[in-house]
Order: sequence, then C-alpha cells, then structure tokens
Amino acid sequence: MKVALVQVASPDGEDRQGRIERVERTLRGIQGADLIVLPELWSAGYFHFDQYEALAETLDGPTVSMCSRVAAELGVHLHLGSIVERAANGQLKNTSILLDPQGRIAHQYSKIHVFGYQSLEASLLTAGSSLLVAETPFGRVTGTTCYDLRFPGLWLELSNRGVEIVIVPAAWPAARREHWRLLTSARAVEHQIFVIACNAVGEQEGVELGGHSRVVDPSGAVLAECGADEQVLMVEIDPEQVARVRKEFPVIADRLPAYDNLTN
Ligand SMILES: O=C(O)CCC(=O)C(=O)O
Repeated sequence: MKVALVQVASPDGEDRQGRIERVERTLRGIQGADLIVLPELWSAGYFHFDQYEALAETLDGPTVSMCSRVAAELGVHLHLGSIVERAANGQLKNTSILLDPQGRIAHQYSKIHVFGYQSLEASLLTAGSSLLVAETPFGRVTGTTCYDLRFPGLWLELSNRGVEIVIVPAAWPAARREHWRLLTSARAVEHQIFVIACNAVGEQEGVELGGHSRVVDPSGAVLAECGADEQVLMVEIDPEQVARVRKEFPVIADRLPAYDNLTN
C-alpha cells in the first residue's frame, strides 16, 4: 500500500480559494498512491484564528468538495486533513475527514483536545465528543488531530477499539518538533500500530510550522520523514505488519484491563 504525505503551507497573504486550487494541482500530480494525507486546517490556515468564522464550512463546502472530486477521479482514499467545520447547530469544530475512492466520507472526527497554549483554537472551537473507527481495505483506521498526540488515554481507547492505522493531521510548531517525533514514535510503539502523521509547513502569523511529516510502523521504525518545506513524500507500508509484530512481540496481549485497582 502506497501512502503519500502532502505537506502544505498556508501563508498569511494567500486566499483560501487560491490555496485550494494550488493543492488540487498538487494532488492531481500524485501517481500510484492508495492513500493521500493532508495536514490540519491547511485551507483556512491553523493560526489564522481571525478567519475561522468567515472560513468555516459545512461538509459539502469548498475544501471537502474539491478533495471529494479528486479522490473519486484518482480512485484513492484521501484524508483531507481537517477543516473548520460549521456544524448543524452552528458550533465550529476542527473536523478531520477520510474520503473513500468514490469521494464519500468514510470517517470523520472532530478534535477532542482543542489547543489553548499560544492558540485561540480552544476558545473559538467546540471540542468533539465522539470516536469512530472505520473499516477500510487497509484495516481499521481512525484519525486523531495534532495536540491529541499528547493524551495517552485517548490512544489507549483507540487501541482498545482495535485500531491498526492512525492518521494524524497536524499544524505542529517547529519549536516543539522533538515532541512531535517522540510522540508519533511512542504511540506507534506502545500500541503496535502505524502512525501516519502529516504536518503543515511554512510561517503563519509569525509561527513556524514544523513539517517533518512521518510514518512510523508498528515496530517503531520510521519509514519516512519529510523535511520542513512543501513536499509530497511517498512511502510503502504493509498493513499486515500489525498482526505480525503483535504475534512476534505480544505486548498488547499483556496489557491489563485496568491499573487503578493496584494496592498502595
Ligand atoms: O501540542 C503541541 O505542541 C502542538 C499542538 C498544536 O499545535 C495543535 O493541536 O494544533
């Protein structure tokens, strides 16, 4: 299975429609991928907090529509990263979406841990409250978004639900790149899963995004890592490796159902 990581910059002066058209051209140039992955909030730009309200879109808005058309025309699974979603009740959410090769929504997830450190996300967006795992031809897939990487309880829950591949769109600042590397690797190793993590690049409102999108396999090997600029990186993964690694080194089977009943 071939995965394409697409690092996108969302520079301050570029309008959303121009960016969507630019990314569409990039996507159309990708050949031979089974799964294409984009970063968090690339069309609005994660750090463009003053534009969230104006750029919020529904699930048939400009970002999803373009990606859906491209997924269907290329016949690929496409994880479009995330959008500022305007939900039916008017709330704004950071919603990530996986499209199937027919361009239909196969999985959606609204970020549970909205970010408040040097960020207005937590005050502008409503946290999600549901977790789904999608059955795909590659296995059981889900998404978590950026800051969610820091919360092992969420990942344990996903692991308990049988997930095998976790896609992580992000707008992770370069200032904490080593945390990004450490946490993407740690989550793959502790749950014996593939972590496919796609980060934004470039500068937004004075913040440098970290890039270094990466794919970590269930044994912890880093199969690919991008640089810090816009880039498309293809990497081959074997989804069957999850079962092989777990059989060979059965850590998941040794995990206790709970640890809060141990005596002092
Ligand atoms: O946790 C971090 O250091 C970065 C998180 C973040 O930028 C985000 O959730 O968008």
